[in-house]
Amino acid sequence: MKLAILSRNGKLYSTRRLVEAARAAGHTVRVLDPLRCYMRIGDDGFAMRYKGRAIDGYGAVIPRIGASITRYGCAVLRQFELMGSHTPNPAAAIARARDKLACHQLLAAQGIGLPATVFGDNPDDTSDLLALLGPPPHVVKLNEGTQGAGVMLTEKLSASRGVVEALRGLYANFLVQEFVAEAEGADLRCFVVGDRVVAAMRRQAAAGDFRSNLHRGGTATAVEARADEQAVAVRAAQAVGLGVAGVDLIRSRRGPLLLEVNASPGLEGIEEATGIDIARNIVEHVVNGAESCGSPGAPAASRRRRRRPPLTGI
Ligand SMILES: Nc1ncnc2c1ncn2[C@@H]1O[C@H](COP(=O)(O)OP(=O)(O)OP(=O)(O)O)[C@@H](O)[C@H]1O
Ligand SMILES: [Mg+2]
Ligand SMILES: [Mg+2]
Repeated sequence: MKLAILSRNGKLYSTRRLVEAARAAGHTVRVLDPLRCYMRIGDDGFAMRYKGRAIDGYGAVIPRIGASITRYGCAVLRQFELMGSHTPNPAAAIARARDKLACHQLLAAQGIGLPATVFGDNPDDTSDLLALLGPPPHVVKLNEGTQGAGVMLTEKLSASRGVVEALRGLYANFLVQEFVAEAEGADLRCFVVGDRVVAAMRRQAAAGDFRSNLHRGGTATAVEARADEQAVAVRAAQAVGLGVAGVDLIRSRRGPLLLEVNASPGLEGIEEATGIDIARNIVEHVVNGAESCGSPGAPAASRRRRRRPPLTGI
């Protein structure tokens, strides 16, 4: 099958691993920089081009769209979808995952456990908003932060109020959460592919930090996620609409609590920690998905069963 990996940089570990896994399975694969894909859309049809040449016939697309290019990257991915390519992570699901608040609203409504979370707009409501959350410590998060940047611990109410005021002054979107102290600076990254957790690692924050992100100096150890944790991770990824997701959970006295669902989870830390070939799992999942929906580039028999993607939502 002809596969595309949407990634800004073919040298990145995750991109390289996906290319290797696709080639090892006998597929043709190309890394396309989403910012070099451009398109013509009209009621007479679509055309997408890359560096002057037509983009055509990709059976599946594996998106690796960074947070800084979510909007354009998702527009390109949506176009692939409309042209019939299969993707494990549709553009709408990636956009949803990038909005922590939207995800929390959606997942809480499905009964998935998460740290109590508040958000509000007007400064006149701040005291009551924080009272709704309960006493500090609190965790204040930028709505669209990644790699632990923009996640702050406030130990006193005056600090929570000060940080909230400062973020409002910067027109930043944020949310405030209860601090789950018993996690002791650890979280659990569950790597979901399809309907299972293919690998999991426990990340422990560096001394003096509460954020366990590897980019913030955290360390990773391979673990087997418990059955209840695996079930929450898979349900969360499916609720957001992602076939490939890095689901972060925190272990609390009241069970696993969901921190976030990442749409482009890195492979390096978790493949290193667990020794599991996650790239191969992803490629297999994507190719199976493309074959069962009969996208272009899939075998002819399955192409006959092709379901046309809806033309609404451009
Ligand atoms: N409510 C909380 N209570 C305790 N610790 C927390 C809480 N929220 C976040 N943390 C810690 O901070 C880390 C970063 O938080 P979160 O995953 O929400 O942010 P992020 O910047 O999106 O990270 P990522 O790089 O995984 O996308 C978590 O992995 C966890 O260790
Ligand atoms: Mg994140
Ligand atoms: Mg996280």
